[in-house]
Amino acid sequence: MKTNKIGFIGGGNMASSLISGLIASGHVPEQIWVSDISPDTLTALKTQLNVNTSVNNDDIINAVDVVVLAVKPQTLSAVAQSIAAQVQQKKSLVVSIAAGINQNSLSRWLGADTAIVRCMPNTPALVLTGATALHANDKVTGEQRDLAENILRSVGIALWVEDEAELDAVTAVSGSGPAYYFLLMEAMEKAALELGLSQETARLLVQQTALGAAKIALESAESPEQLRKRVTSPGGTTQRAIETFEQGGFTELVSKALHAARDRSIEMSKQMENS
Ligand SMILES: NC(=O)C1=CN([C@@H]2O[C@H](COP(=O)(O)OP(=O)(O)OC[C@H]3O[C@@H](n4cnc5c(N)ncnc54)[C@H](O)[C@@H]3O)[C@@H](O)[C@H]2O)C=CC1
Ligand SMILES: O=C(O)[C@@H]1CCC=N1
Repeated sequence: MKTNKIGFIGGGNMASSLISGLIASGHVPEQIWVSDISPDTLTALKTQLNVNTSVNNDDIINAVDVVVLAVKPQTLSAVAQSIAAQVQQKKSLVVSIAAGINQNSLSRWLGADTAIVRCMPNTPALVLTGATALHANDKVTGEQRDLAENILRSVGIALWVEDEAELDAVTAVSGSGPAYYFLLMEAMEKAALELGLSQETARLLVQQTALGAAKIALESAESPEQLRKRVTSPGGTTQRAIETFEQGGFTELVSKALHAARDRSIEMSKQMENS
């Protein structure tokens, strides 16, 4: 059983993924607190996960060892400034999961002495296969680093980056990344229907193929390129499909998309820093 008291401000998609993962990995619901402005969201979390809930953010800070900020980036400035006095008084560790909100802005809103870990998780935390990168400011102690890492590691892998700027790239790769795979799954499912498969068959084949490809990539010592070549018989069906992808500019398009996501993360950080 894990005993750190963890509070979430904002109980939406990402918080509920993290909380479900924490509970599945042995955190007891009694040690988890969530606040949200939506009573319906809190009722659903209470009913489904049996965690403590409150509409009052200050209640959460009083109750816990670590406060996870899980509201939308656009809402974070107001929320952070409204809890700053309490966080400073309690000397709470604050973990922000917001995309595109940098340490400068967080420190400005929460107080220059506040220990802040900024991180970028992803929604597969829900099924304990999350990927998170973390960055600590210089107020975070070794013990607090371990605490933040333990929370995120209980729902998947957790890596530290020393250069905060890397979090913009992490956001583009693994933060947003699940959506890219879902987009490919959507497109493959649609094409499978066009090719005459039933909805049920198409979905199952696409899901199992994604799982199989991810598992083999993780378990094999070979690179994705080598694994791709193993599927691609010369002159066969895969080669025809891969050539079609490449003729359509697939690799360049993926690069362009990830650069756009990275640039958006930087743009959001700058907008918030100047606000
Ligand atoms: N969805 C994702 O895949 C990922 C999201 N993130 C970050 O996680 C954060 C949350 O994103 P989502 O969970 O997707 O958003 P969401 O909209 O599902 O959840 C945000 C929650 O905050 C609540 N809220 C709004 N104002 C509040 C306030 N003043 N006090 C307390 N609660 C308040 C809302 O009612 C909502 O339930 C964002 O900052 C996002 O950048 C990070 C990694 C991945
Ligand atoms: O789309 C977003 O801005 C957030 C951050 C990473 C995933 N979702």
